[in-house]
Amino acid sequence: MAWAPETVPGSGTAGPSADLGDRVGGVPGPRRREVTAPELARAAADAPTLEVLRLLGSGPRGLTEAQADARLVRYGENTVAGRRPPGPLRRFARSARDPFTAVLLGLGLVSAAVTAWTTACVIVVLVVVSCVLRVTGEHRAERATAALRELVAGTATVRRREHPGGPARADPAPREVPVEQLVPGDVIRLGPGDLVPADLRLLRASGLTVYQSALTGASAPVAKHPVDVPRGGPGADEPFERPHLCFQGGSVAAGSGTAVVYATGADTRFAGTRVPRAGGTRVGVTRARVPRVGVTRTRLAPPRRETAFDRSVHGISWTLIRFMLVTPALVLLVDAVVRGRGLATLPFAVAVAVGLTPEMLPVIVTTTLARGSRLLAREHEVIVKRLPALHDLGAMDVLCTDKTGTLTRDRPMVDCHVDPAGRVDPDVLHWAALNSWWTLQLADPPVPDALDEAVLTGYEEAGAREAEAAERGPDAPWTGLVALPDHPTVPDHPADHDGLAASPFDPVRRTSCAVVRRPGRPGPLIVVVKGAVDDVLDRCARVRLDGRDRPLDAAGRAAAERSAADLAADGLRLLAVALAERPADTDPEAALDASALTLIGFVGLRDALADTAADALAVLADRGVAVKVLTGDLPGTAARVCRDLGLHPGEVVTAERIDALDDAELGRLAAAHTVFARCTPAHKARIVGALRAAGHTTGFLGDGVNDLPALHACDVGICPRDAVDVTREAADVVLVSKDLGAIDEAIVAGRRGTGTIAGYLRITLSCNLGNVIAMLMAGLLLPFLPMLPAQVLVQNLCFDAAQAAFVFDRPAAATLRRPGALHPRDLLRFIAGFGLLNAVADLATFTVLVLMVRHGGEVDQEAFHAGWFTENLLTQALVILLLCTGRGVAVRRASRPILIASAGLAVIGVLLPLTPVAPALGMASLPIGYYPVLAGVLALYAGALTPVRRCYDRRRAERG
Ligand SMILES: Nc1ncnc2c1ncn2[C@@H]1O[C@H](COP(=O)(O)OP(=O)(O)OP(=O)(O)O)[C@@H](O)[C@H]1O
Repeated sequence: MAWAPETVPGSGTAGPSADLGDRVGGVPGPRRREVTAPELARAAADAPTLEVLRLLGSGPRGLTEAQADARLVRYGENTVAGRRPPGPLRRFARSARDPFTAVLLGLGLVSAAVTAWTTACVIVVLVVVSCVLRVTGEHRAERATAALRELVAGTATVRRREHPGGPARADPAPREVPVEQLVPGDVIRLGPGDLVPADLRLLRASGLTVYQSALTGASAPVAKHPVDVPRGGPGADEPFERPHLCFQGGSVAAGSGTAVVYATGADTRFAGTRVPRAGGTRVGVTRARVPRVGVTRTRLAPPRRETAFDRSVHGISWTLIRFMLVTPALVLLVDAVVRGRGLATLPFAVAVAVGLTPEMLPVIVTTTLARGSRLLAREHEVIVKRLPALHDLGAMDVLCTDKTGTLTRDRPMVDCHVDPAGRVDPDVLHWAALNSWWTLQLADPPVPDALDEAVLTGYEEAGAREAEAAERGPDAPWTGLVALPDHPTVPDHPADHDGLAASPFDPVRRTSCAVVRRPGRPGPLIVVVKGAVDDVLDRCARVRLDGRDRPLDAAGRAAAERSAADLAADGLRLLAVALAERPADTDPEAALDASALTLIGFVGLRDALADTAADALAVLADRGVAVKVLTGDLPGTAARVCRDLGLHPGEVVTAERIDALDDAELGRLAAAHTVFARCTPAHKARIVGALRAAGHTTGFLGDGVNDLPALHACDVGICPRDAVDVTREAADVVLVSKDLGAIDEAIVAGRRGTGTIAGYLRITLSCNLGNVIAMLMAGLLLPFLPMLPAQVLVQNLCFDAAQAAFVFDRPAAATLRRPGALHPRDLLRFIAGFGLLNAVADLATFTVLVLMVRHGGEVDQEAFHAGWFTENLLTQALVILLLCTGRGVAVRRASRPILIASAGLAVIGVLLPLTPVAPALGMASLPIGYYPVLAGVLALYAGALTPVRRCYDRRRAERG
């Protein structure tokens, strides 16, 4: 992108600056050289702030709407080209990169090399059909979630003026605009949990720390602050280390800031350094990625660890691929040794390998998951951003959740304010409000912190009550919340103090701090700290009781902790409040780290329970999902909230206990307990990781920036719609509706999908294995090939087409009751058992055929092939019917596609050898007497299949 006529710093030609807005307004500027994006990036890194703003034709109050509109037209949306959703051709090519497809294509090439054109053509048809079905499935799922995604799309808080003239005095009110509409020159505000939406030069910041792991790989957040004249400063060679620059791809860990956008879209450093890779779900051995809809944003998550889906489906896929590769060699070897045939058998060997391949697996997995996601989006407003996450939802047996904003509404209200001994003390609320006021004023976050807002509202309301009481008469008790004539030293509003510095709440330090000075006097600085009880107590050396300060010894601390625990037991969230004085000449920024504070008391806040939380927890228990609550609050608060929600808290585990355990011990402890309190973000992630390591498929439900590490550590991350941007970005599943019960719907959809995929794998692989065993045996015993390659492949094609019906199967209700993952070992046991049974049926038919289609001592090969073809398709139809759901399929409407598919297979199996196509495929019509015998074999097969299936189901249920 070339920038509009402006001068470049250091070019020595700084002429009069007509900013872009003036020209947009129609005033022609002098003709000057255009500033390119790299030059602008250099200027943003090295030039003084004013120079950068001038180059961008912007100012601290941002652009006008007209300027922004014009720039949007001129420079395009703030998106990275490579991240747009891929077109159908790209998708098609991507799905062809699936390992199964690759193996099939490899087998096709081998067939072409030995001029087995029919085999090669059938393989190509198989590949094309499978790719087309996958692409269609993905596309339909994306279309279904597109509208909902709009609802949860990211926005940025931007300052824009209506028109160039005004408002001249007042700051423009910040407003939310979709990140795609950001343009260079926009002034935006950042707060905790925001994604950095473009490349930015900081104008102001307060306690701002930014995660840059997507850019640098480093997981710790980096402190950022504005630097007025940055040239030659620290980290000058390494842009990501420059403190005054933030880059698209980062996210705000804590604090807040105001910044000017200097690069958007393809001009950002993220776009430049990133190899654009479009998303899409892959099934097979490679990592599955998210199909992304519309214009997408940066992917912030570090490479995700292997999830339950990866472990199951990828494990199975690799096993099968090994079989596929070994089979042709085995067939060739056996044939060469026993029959003395050479490479002439290669097409047959290839066909057998293809016959073993569940080439529809990627299609069935993608289509099943896509269909489940589509229905979830449409009927329950749940967005599944990563299709495999649907499987993981079904497999989830533990759901960890934070408390505030998920189980509770995150609309706290002040309930009480007490001194360290638990007696009502208005001073505590006054100082807490002072802290909240100045942290909000000086840090200026785009969205005010809920607790700070609650403290200020509580303070205002208490003040109003006091004023009312004072008006009623002089005898009304004065509690210090408002200034009265006889108490002139107490200011009636926090704004009456002078705010000097503030650090907003940080979820790791769990405190916020404001440094103020009493109004009108050059007196000492007052440091006001509020935060989590333990973290504040750790910084206290004194305690104020009855207006007197005394040292905080162990007994004093224990007494204060008891007061706090009593309040917490009532379900209150607590803020401890502490003060310190520092000499007047102290640097206010340095005073923010003050220790040796004086504890003055606690503010208790009540947060109502989320309407649907209790019901959702009860349903999860019914579904066999253990719920664990991981919170930063006190044990008492957490336990009370759990009890109110009908969840038995048991013994609450605290962060201190967690710290003393290794991962294995933590895994055992976490499995046995329900509530974990005083957790930092790192504790939450450790608990989730330990549960996964202990073999649990673990979900995490959270909404805040402090939940991010846990969301990255879990198998499936879930967040509500109003979660902060970065959490929404990291989550796999977004609950758009306010109803937590939607989690249950998502779990059911996941289990249904997993049941469908498992059913497909069981049936297909046991049929395939049975066929391969029978063909190998027949190959040994017969002087000719038991089936011609083309017959194997046509039969395969028919079976594949029938398998598409599996997507519509509704697994038995029992499948939905417990968590269900695809367990490779379980699956292999099934396949081995039923595969052998299938092989026995095939071999019985083989014997019958050899006896029935003999002419003068010679077996009629064409009739033999036709007989086996018919039997194969009929047994497959039977297996689909009997094994698909294991119970009365005929009576269930939802299984109609299965009925149709089975009937179709049977009809083709019986009729194809009788059609004119049969001779071309090397088949001849069968003696009429064959059919009743075949019916007998099939009846015996069905008779054996049903009890074996029942026995298998019973054993499985016993194993749990
Ligand atoms: N704005 C704030 N200022 C000062 N202290 C705060 C603020 N917000 C929270 N705290 C303190 O930090 C503690 C932990 O809060 P935090 O928000 O980190 O917990 P959390 O893990 O998000 O809670 P939950 O898991 O229930 O959602 C709170 O109990 C409170 O004491």
